[in-house]
Amino acid sequence: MSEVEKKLATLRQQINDYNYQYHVLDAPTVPDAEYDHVMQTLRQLEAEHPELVTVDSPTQRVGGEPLAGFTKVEHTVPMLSLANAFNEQDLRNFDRRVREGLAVDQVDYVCELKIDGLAVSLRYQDGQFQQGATRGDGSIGEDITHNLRTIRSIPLKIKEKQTIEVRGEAFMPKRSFLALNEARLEREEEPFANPRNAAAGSLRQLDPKIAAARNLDIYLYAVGKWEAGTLATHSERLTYLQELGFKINPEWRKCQDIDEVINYVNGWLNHRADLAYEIDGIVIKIDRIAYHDILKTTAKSPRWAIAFKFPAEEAVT
Ligand SMILES: NC(=O)c1cnc(N)c2cc(Br)sc12
Repeated sequence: MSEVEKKLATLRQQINDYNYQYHVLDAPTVPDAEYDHVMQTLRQLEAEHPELVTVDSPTQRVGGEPLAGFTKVEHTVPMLSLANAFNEQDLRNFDRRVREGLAVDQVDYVCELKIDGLAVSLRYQDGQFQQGATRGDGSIGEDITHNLRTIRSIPLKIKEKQTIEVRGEAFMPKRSFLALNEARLEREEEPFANPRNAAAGSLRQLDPKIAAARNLDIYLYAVGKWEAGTLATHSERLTYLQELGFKINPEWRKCQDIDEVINYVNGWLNHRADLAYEIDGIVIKIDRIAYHDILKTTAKSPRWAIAFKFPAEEAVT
């Protein structure tokens, strides 16, 4: 490796580390001026050696020309939708069906905030971000790699050379939504109705420069296709995704029975306003993966998970 290639690799790693600390851990270690200086140094050195620019360089997050259209992507592992629960009795009925179906008395659940955004799937090949797609109809989505690359909490390279597909929710934080609508109103443009529509509208743009300017973010919460997958529980998978460098929502909790689940749900019902992003409920999953394989799915949703839906929140203004 030449001295220039070593210098480029060092600068890229430095920017990737800064991005991870700022956008994934929400814990920047250097002032913005230092980040800008290193990024400018990297751009300058790549401009002097264009033949050494790599697709995973942080300077390549925002692509060049707008796409002519979207290509279709098949989800080899379908992206399922969730059955809904609207009250405590629905949750107790779900728990009873689960324990009867498994012929067990006790089941560990994992509760997670249901992020109100756009479900996406990210595919990594040997640790490199290859392709990202919308959920679409669950089997066929649209390739939006060019827009997902602009989200700085999505790593272009993960910490192991894994070939793995991960699923999550891309979203627009409330603060970014308010600023975007203020700017749109000033330009006499139609404001977005809610952060979810704003995120979806941003990710469906053909020009990546538009998505890059929308301050989108993401939380990952599931694994799709993963040949080497061996972890026995969903909670272990969340921890592993975090170790790979993915952004995991920190509010997830393991619950040992439906009473604990109901307490968690009621706790968040009245604290949504405290969050920097919108949620529309709580997702409850059986923790043990072997139980997922026993209960399987109905035509469109898993029997081993359910979404508790919150009443519609008053608009973010
Ligand atoms: N943590 C999760 O599983 C989760 C969070 N937020 C969401 N909007 C969804 C949707 C499905 Br389907 S799962 C899920």
